Amino acid sequence: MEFTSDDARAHYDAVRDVLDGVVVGLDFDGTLSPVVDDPEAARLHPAAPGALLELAEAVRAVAVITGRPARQAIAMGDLDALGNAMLDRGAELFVFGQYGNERWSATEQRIRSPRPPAGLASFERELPSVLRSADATGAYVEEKGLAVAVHTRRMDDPAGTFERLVKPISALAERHHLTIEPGRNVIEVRSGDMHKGHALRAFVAEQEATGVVFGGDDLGDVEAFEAVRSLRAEGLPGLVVCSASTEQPDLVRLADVVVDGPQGVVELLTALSARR
Ligand SMILES: O=P(O)(O)OC[C@H]1O[C@H](O[C@H]2O[C@H](CO)[C@@H](O)[C@H](O)[C@H]2O)[C@H](O)[C@@H](O)[C@@H]1O
Repeated sequence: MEFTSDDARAHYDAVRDVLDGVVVGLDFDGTLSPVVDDPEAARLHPAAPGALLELAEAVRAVAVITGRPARQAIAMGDLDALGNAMLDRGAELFVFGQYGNERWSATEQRIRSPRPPAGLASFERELPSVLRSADATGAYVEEKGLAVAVHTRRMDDPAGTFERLVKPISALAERHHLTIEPGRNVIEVRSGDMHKGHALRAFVAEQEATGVVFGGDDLGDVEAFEAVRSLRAEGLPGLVVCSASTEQPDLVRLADVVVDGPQGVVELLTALSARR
C-alpha cells in the first residue's frame, strides 16, 4: 500500500488508535470483487471473506456500500453466510445497496428498499431508441429495479461507445428527473436523492463510530470519499482508500492510501486489523 502524503500515514495511525469504534465501508465491484467483463459473473476476491471476518472482529461494524442491488451483492458475495459467521463472532455485517437506497444486515436478514423513482419506467421505454441512434444497440442494459445501468465493456470500442452514449443518456435522464452516474465502462441512471456519502454518514451516526474507513474504486465512490474528509474535518479519524485501476486514475489523488485493486484491498484490511 502507498500513502499519498505524510498526513495520510498519520490518518492511518489515528484510525488504528480507535479501531474498535471504527466503521468500515467498502465498495463491491473493483474493490472487494475483481472487475470482469460480464457483470453477472462478478464474485468476491477469494481472500476477501477471511479478511472481512478478521476485520469485523476488530472494528465496530463493516458495511458493503454498493451500486448493485443489495440482493445481488449478497448472492454474488455469499454475504449472508459471511454475515452469519460474523454474528457467531459477535460482529455485524451490513449491505447498503443501490448507492445506499437499500439496507440489509446479517441480524435483520431482510432488505429494506424504497419504490423505484418516478420516471424510471418511461426512461427505460425510451432507452432503446437512444441506443439505436448512438449505434450502441449491443450495449448490455442492466435493470436494477431502482436504476438502470448501460454497460459498454463488451462492445468493440468500450470507451468510444461510452463517449457516444453519455450525452444522450444524460439528456434522457434529465427529462425524466433522473441523474446519471458514470463509472467504469458503465453509465448508470438513478434517482439523485441518495449517494454513498449520505449512506456512509448515516452509518457512522447510527453506529456512533469513533472513526471511519471507506474504500472504493470508481466515480460513484467519490461522495463517500468526501464524507470521510468532511467527517475528519469535524474531528473524526478517517481514512480514504483507493482501489486503484488504470480505468479511473484520477481517483488516486482523492485518497490517503492507494492499493492495487481488490488484492491490495485485502492486504490493507488484513494489515489494519492485525494486532499491534
Ligand atoms: O458500487 P459498486 O459495487 O462498485 O458497483 C458499481 C457497478 O458495478 C458493476 O459494474 C462494474 O463491474 C462489472 C463487473 O466487474 C464490470 O463488468 C463493469 O464494467 C463495471 O462498471 C455493476 O454491474 C453495476 O450494477 C454497479 O452499479
